[in-house]
Amino acid sequence: MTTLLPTASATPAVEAVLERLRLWPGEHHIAVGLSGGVDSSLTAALLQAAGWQVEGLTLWLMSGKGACCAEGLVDAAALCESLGVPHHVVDFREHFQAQIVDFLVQGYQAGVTPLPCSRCNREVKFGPMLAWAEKELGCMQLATGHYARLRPAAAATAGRTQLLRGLDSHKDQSYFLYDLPQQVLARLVFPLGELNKTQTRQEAGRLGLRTATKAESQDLCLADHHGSMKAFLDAYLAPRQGQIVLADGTVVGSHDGIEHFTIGQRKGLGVAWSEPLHVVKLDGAMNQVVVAPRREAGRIACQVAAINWVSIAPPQAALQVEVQVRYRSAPELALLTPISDSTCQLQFLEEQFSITPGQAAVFYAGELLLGGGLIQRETAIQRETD
Ligand SMILES: Nc1ncnc2c1ncn2[C@@H]1O[C@H](COP(=O)(O)OP(=O)(O)OP(=O)(O)O)[C@@H](O)[C@H]1O
Repeated sequence: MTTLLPTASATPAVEAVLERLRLWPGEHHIAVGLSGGVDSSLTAALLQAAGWQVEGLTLWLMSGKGACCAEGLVDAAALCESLGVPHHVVDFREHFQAQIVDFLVQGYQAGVTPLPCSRCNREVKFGPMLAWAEKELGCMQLATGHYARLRPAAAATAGRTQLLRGLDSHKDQSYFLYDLPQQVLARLVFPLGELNKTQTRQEAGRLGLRTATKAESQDLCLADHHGSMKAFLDAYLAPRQGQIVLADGTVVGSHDGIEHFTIGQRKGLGVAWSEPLHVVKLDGAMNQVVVAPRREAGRIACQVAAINWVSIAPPQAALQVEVQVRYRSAPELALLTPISDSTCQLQFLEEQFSITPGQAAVFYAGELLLGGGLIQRETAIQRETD
């Protein structure tokens, strides 16, 4: 076993993380999901430093899609070698294709904008990966390099494992974790939730991890070399020419695939009009992109289904929440009125321009992630401003 020789002492922030890990509930035998990036590398190193028995685990998700996956496998293997821990590589390509790639392509074809990351977390990383670790390694716990925080179940949390935003607001990934069930959350550890990215890189550098200065991966991990969604979809969908229309059917332009547009989009429409136009609807059946001037493009309400309540039990009465409708969008105030335990309507305080069917609406109370669900295609609710 090679022992890493730190060059100076850890910062107080890292010491606090190590202390929390030493006190964390569970057997302290843990699988660590390793992508080969700096975040998961440091996750493994911190757990080991806190005395946990670490098993490196890398899912092989895609073949023939660029060098990033291959590089990741090599970097993860090298990290495990330097830490002196086992490294397991599991072939999940078929599962990933069915659960994520096909789901994405079909969704875009139908005019919704699917959210691959939260689904990947639920259907790939934290479902099957956890099950594999339990069956093959006897590990009941799993750690990843996500920037989010967990509060273990206790009387003060009404017996629920609660999910909180990562302290680093730029890196906070709680939005993508809203769909994890309680029995999964109870088995997870996110050591980086209390750190910011700079601290992560500093500590990785201090420990001599080879990934300390590795470039950040891009938002989309599916395409060649982490390319754009357009490049990814173009590889799967043939161009399908169609019309760009106003709500009254007036044709204002043409497109080569509705999947290249997103709700709220204003730039790059290729339409010359007397005033700026926003995309308000992607109509899969008609193969049309529907646009509207800004005064008609906002929505004040939407319905959300398939809700997963995380930090609180399903509410029985209306409550005020902060809602994020995109990973990078600012939280917006809304009144959440439950329709059932898994559906609700959201009435926003101010008009919204990027409410997108298929994306997640995630509800927060400050740093606490209350729950979230999928924005529905049509709303039965009338705009109050009409
Ligand atoms: N192929 C994989 N196999 C196992 N675990 C993975 C894999 N891809 C990602 N993960 C886990 O999920 C976490 C978040 O994934 P994401 O793609 O957001 O990576 P990231 O933020 O770029 O982190 P990293 O620096 O570790 O690559 C990673 O830190 C890692 O723990």
